[in-house]
Amino acid sequence: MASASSPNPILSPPSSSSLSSSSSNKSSSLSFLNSSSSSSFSSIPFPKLSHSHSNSNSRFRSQSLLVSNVLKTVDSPNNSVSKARDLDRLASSSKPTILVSEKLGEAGLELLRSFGNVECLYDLSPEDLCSKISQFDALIVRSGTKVTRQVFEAANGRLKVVGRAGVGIDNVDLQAATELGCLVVNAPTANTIAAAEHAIALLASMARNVAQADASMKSGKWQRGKYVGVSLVGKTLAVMGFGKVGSEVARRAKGLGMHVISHDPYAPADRARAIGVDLVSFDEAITTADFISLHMPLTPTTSKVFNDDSFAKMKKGVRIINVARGGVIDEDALVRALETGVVAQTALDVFTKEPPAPDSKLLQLENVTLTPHLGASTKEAQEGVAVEIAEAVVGALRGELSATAVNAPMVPAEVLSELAPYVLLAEKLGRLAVQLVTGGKGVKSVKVVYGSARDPDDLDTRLLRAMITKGIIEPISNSFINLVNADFTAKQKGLRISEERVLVDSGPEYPIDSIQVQISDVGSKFASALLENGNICIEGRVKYGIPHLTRVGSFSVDVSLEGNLILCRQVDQPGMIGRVGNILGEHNYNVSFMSVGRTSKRTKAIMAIGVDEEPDKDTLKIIGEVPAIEEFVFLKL
Ligand SMILES: NC(=O)c1ccc[n+]([C@@H]2O[C@H](COP(=O)([O-])OP(=O)(O)OC[C@H]3O[C@@H](n4cnc5c(N)ncnc54)[C@H](O)[C@@H]3O)[C@@H](O)[C@H]2O)c1
Ligand SMILES: O=C(O)[C@H](O)COP(=O)(O)O
Repeated sequence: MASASSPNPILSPPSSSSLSSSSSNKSSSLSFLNSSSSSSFSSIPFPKLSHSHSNSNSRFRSQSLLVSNVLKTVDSPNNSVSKARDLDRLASSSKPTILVSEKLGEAGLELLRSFGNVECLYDLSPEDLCSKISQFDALIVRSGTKVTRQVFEAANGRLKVVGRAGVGIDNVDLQAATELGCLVVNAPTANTIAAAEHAIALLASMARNVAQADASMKSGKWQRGKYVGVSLVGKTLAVMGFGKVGSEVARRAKGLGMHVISHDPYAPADRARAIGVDLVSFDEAITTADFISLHMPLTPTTSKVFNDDSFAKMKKGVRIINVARGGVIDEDALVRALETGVVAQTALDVFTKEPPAPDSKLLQLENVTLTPHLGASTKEAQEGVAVEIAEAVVGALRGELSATAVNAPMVPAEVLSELAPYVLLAEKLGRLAVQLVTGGKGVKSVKVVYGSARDPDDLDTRLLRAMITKGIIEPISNSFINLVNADFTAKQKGLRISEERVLVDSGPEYPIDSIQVQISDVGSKFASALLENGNICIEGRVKYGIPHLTRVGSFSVDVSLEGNLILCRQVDQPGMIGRVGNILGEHNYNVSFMSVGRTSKRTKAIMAIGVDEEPDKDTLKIIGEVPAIEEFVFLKL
């Protein structure tokens, strides 16, 4: 019996793909797909600093349009500026104002100063930050500043962008930022090596008791017997989170002769294999490792994922390094595991509360090595991060797309309003298509075909492509995907999206007639969704403002995309709709719509059935046992 409640992960390796377009007799490629303006990650307009203030500021005033939650437009900067009441020395200038609340590298500050008025105010209390924030268009922080909902609210509509000079954005209330129309950008690459090197430094110094022996000698002792360490060579290191930092840690640990395994539900297996690392389950990683190094983000799913239960499964005497986020460990449970010897030693750079409370047990135990969140603190990383974030913030203030935006997209208002009805359709088609995929290969190649009467030059599909990407990737990752980061994320996941425009006679007043999503080189858990060329194919249209599914493989259907969907392929014969409808009704599931599509009479047909709730396994099993039903799949919308 087919079921699609958890779609397959995208397992393809990062590739240097640029989004390509293919053409057929009937279709013509969108011209912008081949131009340098918008078709691929490398062509996302990346902020370029202008040293002409008058130029940049007039662009700043005229171009920026922040869009919250993809569709909700917010005040233009002009309106926001006029609303800000507390205009001081900075705000009286026409230049954008930028508050830097933590130490930032000089090169980044210079870039910022070439564009706006920059104020560096370090160590602001939360209250001071709230009282000042409405005077600024941008705020740049590191991990020490909590950018809470109160801060966004106190900004009174003025704050347009928060730049996080680093990776982790767990100190920024993204939901509040998005709701209040404030873009958040980060600097995800410049401190990767610094963090990886710090993890290796902690790994080696912990294994050899460097910090403890140093403290002992400085207190006048010579304790050679007490500080006998353990060797790294031949030991198993589990890298939890095989992203940028994790993979660099793995690479370095291999160089130290360690056997490296990794757990990361979203990492491409071949990228891991390429550096000699096996991707394993969470349990296998923690039960077999001698050393465990943490490199996952802090999210609701990773919060306290290292707890009493997980420590109980670990090898007695395991050693743990955390350079990710304190919150992924239940610190009380860690103290218990250290005290009982389950965890022999730990080395921590990050803490649930920073700095930790003075009476924290972690500060007292000798088998704990501590550093005060120094992972990113090298001269090189800080200069790099400062430039990376300055470029992103300036670009955002100019209204340009940023590859490192983490919440809201920026799109021209006219494009947004015209495409709004198709945005939901695009996301749902992506979400449906990925649920039809089966097998271990993962999704690498997606083709989107837009039926449109428009000239390709008049069709801006970036938003739709982003929403299709979001639909495909978000169900299988914890990435937050939007217009700005969709191409970036797709590229990171090794997903190539090509686009095609097929000319249709629908009238140029409508930008889009239909959207078709095809996934190639994968198996399908619903064979009828496959075209002759082996691609999974679904197509949708907007009808009276509502997204509809209008094609599955080569079968025409017509169902509104609301609630959940059951697709059945059956022998075309009377009574099938009633039969399945009855089964659902008997089990108290409400059918919202049904549609049957067939290629020819009395052969094969597809039935699409909308249901409000997800039917339980037994009900689905009974449907699957109806003799005329040859295959079926349940899809969540
Ligand atoms: N201590 C420091 O100064 C410092 C410096 C840089 C980064 N960091 C932190 O390190 C972490 C990793 O940074 P990065 O740049 O490598 O980020 P990244 O996004 O490149 O990698 C994170 C990886 O974690 C994986 N992941 C997500 N959920 C997971 C789960 N439940 N189990 C296992 N893996 C999971 C993701 O798939 C991804 O591959 C972040 O929390 C970041 O804030 C700390
Ligand atoms: O997530 C990060 O980038 C690191 O934790 C670095 O934080 P920092 O900028 O406060 O050093």
